[in-house]
Amino acid sequence: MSAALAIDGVAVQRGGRLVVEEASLGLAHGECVVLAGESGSGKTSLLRVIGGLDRPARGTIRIGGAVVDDAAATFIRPESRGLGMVFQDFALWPHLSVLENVAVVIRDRAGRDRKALALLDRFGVASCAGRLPATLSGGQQQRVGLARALAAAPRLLMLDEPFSSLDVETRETLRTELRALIVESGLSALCISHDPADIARLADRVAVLEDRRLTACTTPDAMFARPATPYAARLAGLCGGVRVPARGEGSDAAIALGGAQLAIPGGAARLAGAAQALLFWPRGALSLAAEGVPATCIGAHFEAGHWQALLRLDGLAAPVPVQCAAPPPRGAVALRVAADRLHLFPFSG
Ligand SMILES: Nc1ncnc2c1ncn2[C@@H]1O[C@H](COP(=O)(O)OP(=O)(O)OP(=O)(O)O)[C@@H](O)[C@H]1O
Repeated sequence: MSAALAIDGVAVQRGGRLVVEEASLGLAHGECVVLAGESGSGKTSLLRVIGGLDRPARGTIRIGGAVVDDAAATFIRPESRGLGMVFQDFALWPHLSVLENVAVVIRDRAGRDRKALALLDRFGVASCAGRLPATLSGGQQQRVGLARALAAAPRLLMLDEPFSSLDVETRETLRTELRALIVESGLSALCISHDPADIARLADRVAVLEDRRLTACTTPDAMFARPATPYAARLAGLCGGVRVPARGEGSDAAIALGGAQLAIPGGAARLAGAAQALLFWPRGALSLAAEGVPATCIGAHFEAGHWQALLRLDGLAAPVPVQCAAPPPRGAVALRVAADRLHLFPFSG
C-alpha cells in the first residue's frame, strides 16, 4: 500500500538560501511522525512545502501515493491535497463563529452544521459554537482548530507546533486527546515540534532536522536511549550538555567530573580520540549519596512531585540539576553518577 506521505530528496529555499538541503521521509498510514528540530532549523519551511504553501527547490512529494509536487511541472494546489492543518497560532477566521469556522470546510452541504457541531463536541467545545474565536481561551481555540482540521476528512493531518502557545496543563490534556484520536481513528499525522514531551507522547517515530538535513526516522525511546548527536540528545530531553576533559583508557573512557575521575565502560570508541567530551544523561542517572563526586548544593526547588537540587561542580560553568526525594542540605554534598548511563560525545571545539 502507498505511504500516507513520502518526500524524497526535498530541498527548500527561503529568502534566497537553502534552509533544508535534503529531506526524505516516508509516513505510513495510521502513523504519527514528529519532525523535530530547534528553532530556525527549517521545520515550518518544510511543512509549508508539503502543504503546498511554497514550492520545493528540488525533490518530490507524494501524498497517498500521488505526486503533489515534483519541483517542476506537477503542482497540486494546497486545498486539493487532502490535508488538515493545525497551526501554532490557531489561525481561526476571526469574523466567523466557532461553528462557521468548522462548517465552512465541510464540502458536503447537507448536514454541514450538524457535522461541525459533532466535531466540536468531540473536542469538548460544542458549547462555544455561537461565539467568536477571540472570546475563547487559547486551549479552546486550539480545540476548534483541531475540529476544523478534521472537518474535511483529511488524508493527512499536519500540525505546526500545535501546543507551544498553550499553558502546560492545557498542553498535556490536548496532547493526550490528540494521541488518543490518532490511535483510535487511524489518522496519519505529521507534527513539527521542538518539545521533548511532544516527541515522547505523540510520536510513533521521530525524524530530526539537523544541519539542514532530515535524519533517518527512529522511535522516541531509541532516540532517548541512543541519541545520534548532541543535538538529538537535547531534543530528546536528556539532561546535561556539559563539557568535561576526557581520554581513552583501553576500551573505556576516563572523564574528569567535578574534580573526580570516572570510567565510562566502552566509552573510548565514542570519544574518537577527542580530549573533551559532551555529557548527557537521563534524569535519575545522577543522585545525591553519602560518597561520590564532590559538589556544592546552592539551592533546591520542588518540581512535579520531587525535589530538584542545584549543584555546582568544579570546572563546570553551569549548575547541574539533580532529582532527590527530600530537600537537600545546602553546602558540600556528594554525587553518585551512574557512569554506564551517561551519553558521551566527542567535543572538538
Ligand atoms: N519568509 C522568509 N524569508 C527569508 N527567510 C526565512 C523566511 N521564513 C523563514 N526564513 C528562515 O528560514 C530558516 C528556517 O525557518 P523556519 O521557520 O522554517 O524554522 P523553524 O524550525 O520552523 O523555526 P521555529 O521553531 O522557530 O518556528 C530560518 O533561518 C528563518 O530565518
